[in-house]
Amino acid sequence: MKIGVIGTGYVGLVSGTCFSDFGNRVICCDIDEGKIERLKQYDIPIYEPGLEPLVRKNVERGNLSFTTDIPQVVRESDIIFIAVGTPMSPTGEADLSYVKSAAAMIADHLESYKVIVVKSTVPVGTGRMVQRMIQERIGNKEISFDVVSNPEFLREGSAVYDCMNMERAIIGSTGDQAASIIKELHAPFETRVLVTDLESAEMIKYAANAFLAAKISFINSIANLCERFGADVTDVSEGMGLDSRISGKFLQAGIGYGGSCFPKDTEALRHMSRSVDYDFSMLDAVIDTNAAQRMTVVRKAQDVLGNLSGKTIAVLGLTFKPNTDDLRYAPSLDVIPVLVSQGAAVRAFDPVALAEARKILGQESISYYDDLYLALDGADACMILTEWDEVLHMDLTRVQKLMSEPVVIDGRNCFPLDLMRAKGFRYASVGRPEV
Ligand SMILES: NC(=O)c1ccc[n+]([C@@H]2O[C@H](COP(=O)([O-])OP(=O)(O)OC[C@H]3O[C@@H](n4cnc5c(N)ncnc54)[C@H](O)[C@@H]3O)[C@@H](O)[C@H]2O)c1
Ligand SMILES: O=c1ccn([C@@H]2O[C@H](COP(=O)(O)OP(=O)(O)O[C@H]3O[C@H](CO)[C@@H](O)[C@H](O)[C@H]3O)[C@@H](O)[C@H]2O)c(=O)[nH]1
Repeated sequence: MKIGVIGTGYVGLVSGTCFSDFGNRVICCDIDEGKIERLKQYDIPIYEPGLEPLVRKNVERGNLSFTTDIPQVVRESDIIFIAVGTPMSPTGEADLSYVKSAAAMIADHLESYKVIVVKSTVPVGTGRMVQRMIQERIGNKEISFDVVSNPEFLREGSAVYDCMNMERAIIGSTGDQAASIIKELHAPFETRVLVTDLESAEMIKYAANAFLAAKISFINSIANLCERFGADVTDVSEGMGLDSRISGKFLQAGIGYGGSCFPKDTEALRHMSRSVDYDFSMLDAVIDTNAAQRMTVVRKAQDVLGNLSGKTIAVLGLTFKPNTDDLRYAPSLDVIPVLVSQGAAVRAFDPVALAEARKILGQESISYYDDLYLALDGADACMILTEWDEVLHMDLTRVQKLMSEPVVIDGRNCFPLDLMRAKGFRYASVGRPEV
């Protein structure tokens, strides 16, 4: 099959590359010329393990190419993926302007039958809107097309693995012909396929993300209770997870979820609910719990250090999770300004996101380190926000000696309590007794 991909962010680039690896001819396009130039040089604009060799392999095989020529992509493809961003607007609603402009570009260059696949996460009703928009724009021209919703479920940091080993493909369609074309396209992935109507497919994506976010907010609330009752949330999660109906996945307590998806998708779902006068109070609680959870590390630092003014705090990890350079809605972007506003000097360590973090957070009272030990040298406290391998495997004996005060506030529960006790740290983690 010939696939055109509009948008080369995580979803467009990773899914386009994976589909090319199964023998399809894929052309990825973007309005960002700089991004396309970099991709042509195998300079991958995102940090994503395993992606560069897969891109290189498929470009060299002639299965994958990059262009800014969107009309060419529309003309030469049988299937067109819309994989543009749907960022959060100031009201919480998903901003559909990129989806609309992609749909307009497709309509303006449509010459023969195409299946238009919306891979972006879009509010329920968007597929129908895209269909109407394109139909209106092509007017009386005798060209047929179908719109399919095929939401993407990959995670950043394991995106290539998730795409190649997808657990399911959701295909929401208005017609049998388009559904079977997209079903056939997924055959090499040997995955479960669920065919639904357009609206249900769009809802599945939001429901899945909101449910996972709810698991996180739930376990974080249990963690807060564990702290008050002297229980250990890591044991509680494990015990809960032994029930296969619950499953232990997404029950890791910490400083709450961040990233380019959960915060924006829970807000968008809340906006959708309000638009139909439905009071989704459970979702409100998920979102509010997450916002409050971010600040628990600041409170713990105050409990241990007292006034933060004049204290030097080494913050380890800036990205919203390890193995990505994505800072979108990362807890660090909320926590660090609060530490600074309380008079602390922050030393920020991250293995991949320093340049971007510097642009967002600035330099006032913040210095940036790509060496974790330099950041910790002479610090009054260490605050862990991302469980990077560098953090999980740091030499604790060395760290204990380097720090001015051996205080670790751990927002990700990286270390066993016994180990931290034995190494001589004062250790405050999430939902576990203090050491
Ligand atoms: N990031 C993820 O892990 C992930 C996972 C699943 C689903 N999603 C969803 O997929 C969508 C894309 O997410 P992302 O993180 O890949 O987005 P992104 O913002 O990182 O990238 C989108 C790309 O689309 C390009 N673009 C915008 N308008 C265009 C147009 N008219 N023509 C060509 N290119 C255009 C932009 O220049 C940008 O490079 C979103 O709806 C998101 O919610 C993201
Ligand atoms: O037990 C857990 C699991 C995750 N998180 C946090 O939750 C956030 C999101 O993590 P993850 O889901 O691994 O990353 P994303 O790349 O944001 O992927 C989510 O969002 C994507 C975009 O919609 C979906 O495609 C994926 O299926 C969905 O997992 C991160 O801040 C994690 O630290 C926790 O706090 N506890």
